[in-house]
Amino acid sequence: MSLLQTEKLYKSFGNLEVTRNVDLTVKHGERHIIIGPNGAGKTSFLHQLTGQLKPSSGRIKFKGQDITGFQPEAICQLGVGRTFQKNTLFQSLSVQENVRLAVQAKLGGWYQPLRDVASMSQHWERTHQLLDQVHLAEGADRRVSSLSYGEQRQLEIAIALAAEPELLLLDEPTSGMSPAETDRMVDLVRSLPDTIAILMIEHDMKVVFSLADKVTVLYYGEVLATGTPQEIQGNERVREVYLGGKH
Ligand SMILES: Nc1ncnc2c1ncn2[C@@H]1O[C@H](COP(=O)(O)OP(=O)(O)OP(=O)(O)O)[C@@H](O)[C@H]1O
Repeated sequence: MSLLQTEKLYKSFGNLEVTRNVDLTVKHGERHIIIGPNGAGKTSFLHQLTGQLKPSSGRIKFKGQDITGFQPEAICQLGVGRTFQKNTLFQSLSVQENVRLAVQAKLGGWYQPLRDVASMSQHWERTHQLLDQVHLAEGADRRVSSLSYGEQRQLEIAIALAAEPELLLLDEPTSGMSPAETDRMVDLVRSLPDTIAILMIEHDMKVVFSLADKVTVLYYGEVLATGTPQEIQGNERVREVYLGGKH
């Protein structure tokens, strides 16, 4: 059984069809990357998976369960994680405090005035594990506002991982990054355990071909092609409408 499966997913805004009968599957542990020209409907597709946008028709199944139309919180609890943009970080708190809050949201313990020492130390242990995973263990007491752009995006991933997702959705994790920051992000994504499947949108073809097991090309809301990076690179139609152009 696939981890995620969409069946004829369709979304329109008035006359504008942004997702046109998209069938897409993500297997357990797969690194699946969505590419396509600007306005192809990539972000809108992801927003339907997270529950931020309600599909007009079609189905979304996660671990065999129909989650179409579920609220974002419910989808997150079932194991679909995502990163938020950096303005959701608490800029005046430290790196570790930001992760700690996300860990607390997952493990509980918000309103216990006499929280026991064991659960406090469990929270810190998990916090430091996550910081290690995203290569931010050093300088964990720095304020978020002092981090570089690339580091803030690494931190967003730690926060998403705190919810212990089985599927992680990333919307252009390397956008706006310097080449060095991009390399660090690629290393980070590659180092995530294969208990976490990844579905991400990416424009940088170097990143796509170095990370993806599978690539889906969206074009005007439709799947133009799906396959291995090599298959996509060799697909004439894809080369014509996307790879052969400015990308
Ligand atoms: N809430 C909305 N209401 C109306 N139109 C929308 C809405 N959200 C997105 N669109 C339109 O849907 C189309 C697809 O947008 P979307 O952001 O999903 O594309 P994209 O492939 O992610 O593009 P990019 O690569 O530029 O981020 C665009 O024409 C966009 O203007």
